[in-house]
Amino acid sequence: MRPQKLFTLIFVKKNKEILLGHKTRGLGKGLWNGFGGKVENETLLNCAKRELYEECSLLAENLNHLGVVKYEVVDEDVDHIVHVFTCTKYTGTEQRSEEMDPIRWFNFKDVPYEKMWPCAKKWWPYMLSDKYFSVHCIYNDGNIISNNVLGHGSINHVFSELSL
Ligand SMILES: Nc1[nH]c(=O)nc2c1ncn2[C@H]1C[C@H](O)[C@@H](COP(=O)(O)OP(=O)(O)OP(=O)(O)O)O1
Repeated sequence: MRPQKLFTLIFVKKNKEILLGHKTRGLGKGLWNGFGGKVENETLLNCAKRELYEECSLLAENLNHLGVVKYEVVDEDVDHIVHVFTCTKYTGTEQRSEEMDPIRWFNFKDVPYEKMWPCAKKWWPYMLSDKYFSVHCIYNDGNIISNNVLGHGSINHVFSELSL
């Protein structure tokens, strides 16, 4: 198996709106995305909670593990495995951070796909409608050369599909 780097990515939802942040640095700089980051010496859930709090000051009270996106870049030897969660219960008031500035709520109908990672458009419909999914996306020079998105009946099917 190729070496893998683990990430979490969290989407907060409220009344058909989704909270996104404009990334100020690092991977995805200048794009709108959910909150998240690298898994350190911790569980996936703890990473998701920590990153959500660090990046927008919300404390998750529920986290639903909906899917996994596997990103492979031609000529790079490490794959990115991004575990996607949604959160519908939380405490606190959302606030911008050094890494996510500004942050704002978008109606599901007004998601700014043209200012997001190119493959988001393919799997967001699953995430927005709370369906389990797996994605294997291969990039070359910033362009998608293969993007396989599948819907599943449970999170276990997601893991077996991506051989995780
Ligand atoms: N190709 C990709 N498409 C996508 O939609 N999200 C991606 C992605 N590759 C990584 N991500 C997500 C995972 C994670 O939520 C975020 C990247 O996290 P970062 O690299 O910013 O991690 P950290 O917040 O740990 O970084 P630092 O705090 O700068 O060390 O983008």
